[in-house]
Amino acid sequence: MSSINCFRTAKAPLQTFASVSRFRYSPNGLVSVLRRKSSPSFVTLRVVSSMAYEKELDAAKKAASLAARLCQKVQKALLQSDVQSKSDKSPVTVADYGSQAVVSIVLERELTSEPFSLVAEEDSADLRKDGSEDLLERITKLVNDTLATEDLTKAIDSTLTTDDLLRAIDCGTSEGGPNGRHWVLDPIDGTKGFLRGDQYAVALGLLEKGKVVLGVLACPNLPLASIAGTKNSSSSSEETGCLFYARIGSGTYMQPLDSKSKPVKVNVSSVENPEEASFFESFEGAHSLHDLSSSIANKLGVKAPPVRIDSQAKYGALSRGDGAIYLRFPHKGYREKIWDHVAGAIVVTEAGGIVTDAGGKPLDFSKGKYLDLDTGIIVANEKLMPLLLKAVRDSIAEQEKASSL
Ligand SMILES: Nc1ncnc2c1ncn2[C@@H]1O[C@H](COP(=O)(O)O)[C@@H](O)[C@H]1OP(=O)(O)O
Ligand SMILES: [Mg+2]
Ligand SMILES: [Mg+2]
Ligand SMILES: [Mg+2]
Repeated sequence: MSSINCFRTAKAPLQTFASVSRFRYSPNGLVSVLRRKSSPSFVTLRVVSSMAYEKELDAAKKAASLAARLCQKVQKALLQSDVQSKSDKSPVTVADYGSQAVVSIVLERELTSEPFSLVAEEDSADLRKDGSEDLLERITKLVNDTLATEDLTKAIDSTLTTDDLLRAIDCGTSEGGPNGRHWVLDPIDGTKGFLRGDQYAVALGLLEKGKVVLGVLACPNLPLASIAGTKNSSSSSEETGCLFYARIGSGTYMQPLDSKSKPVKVNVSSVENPEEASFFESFEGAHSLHDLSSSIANKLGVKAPPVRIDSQAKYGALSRGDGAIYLRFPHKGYREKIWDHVAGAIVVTEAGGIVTDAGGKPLDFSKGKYLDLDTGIIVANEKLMPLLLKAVRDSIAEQEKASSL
C-alpha cells in the first residue's frame, strides 16, 4: 500500500513526477495524484485548490438563474402555439431554446479566458426549418428581454439577432468525454412537468476530465419549505423558487432563486431506519418503472408512499433532506443522458448522499452524452445505501425470475 503524504502541495517541480494520474476528491478540494520517478510507490497529493472553480460557479449560478427567469416568464404565458414537437416526440418549448441560449451567452461572456465546450440537450435544427421564422423571432426577443434585466459583469448587448441566437443554441453541440472541461446543460429538465405547470429545473454542471466538479439546479416551482410528506409538490402555496449549488469538496447550498438572501448549507436526510424513510421517483410512469420502485420500497420496509415529482428538482429536494431515497428505473432501451444527472448528482453527493447505478457503481460521466449504467439510478445516504442495494438486487432478481417463467 503506497504511503501518501496527504495534501502537501508538491514542492518538487513537476518533471520529477513520473505521472500525474487521475484527480481525486478530498475535503480540501480537488487533488492530483503525483507519482515520483525516483520512488513511484511514494505519491504526493497536490491540492489543486480548495477555491477551485469559484468563478465558474458564480457564472453558472448567474446563467442558470437568468435562464430560469426566462422559463418562468414563458411558463406563465405559455401559449399552446409555443409547444412544438421535436422529431423525437418530446415536447419542446420556446423556453427550452431560450434557456439554452441564455446559458451559453452568459457563460461565454463571464468566462472569457478559456475555450468553451458545452454539451446541451437542444440544437437549432428545428429552428432552421422553413416556417420557423416567427418562432425564432419570438425566442430572440425573449432572450434579449431577459438579458436586459441582468447587470452582467461584461455588458451584453441585448440586441441579439436571430443568427446570434442560433449560434448560441448551437454552442451546445460538444460531445463531452474524458478529457478537458465541458459544461453540461439541460435547459429545461422535465419538459413535461414544465408544460403541466409542475416541477422542472434548469440543470447546469461542469465536468473536468470526466469528473463532475460543480453543479447548479434552478428549480422555479420548488417550494423553499420542505416537501417531505407531500405526494408531489405542485399543491403548495408557499414561497417557491430554489437555487441549489455545489462545488467539489465544498458542500451543497440552497438559496431562494430570486433573491440575494443568504444561502444555507444543506445535508441529505440522516434517516437510518428504512421504515422512517420516504422515496422520490419520476412523476411520469413512462420515465421510470413505478412497480419496480414500489417492490424495492416494500422490501426495504419503507412505509411512506412515493413522492412523485418531475425533473432533477428531486435531487435538490433530496440534498436538503426532504426525502431519503431516489429510485429511477427507465424502461428497457432508454439511454440516460448526462445532462439529466450531472448537476443533480453533485448537488446530492456534496450534501453527503451517494448516487450510483443499480449495481452500486458510481455514475460515469466521461463517456460522452450518454450514461451507460446498470438498470437504473439509486440515491440514498451512507446508512441506507447498503440496505437499498440489497433490496434492489433482490427485487430485480425476483422480477427476472418471474418474467422467465
Ligand atoms: N422514456 C424516458 N425514460 C426516462 N427518462 C426520460 C424518458 N423520456 C424523457 N426522459 C427524460 O427524463 C427527464 C425527466 O425526468 P423525470 O421523469 O424525473 O421528470 C427529462 O430529462 C426527460 O427528458 P426531457 O428533458 O426531454 O423532458
Ligand atoms: Mg427534452
Ligand atoms: Mg432532461
Ligand atoms: Mg430537457
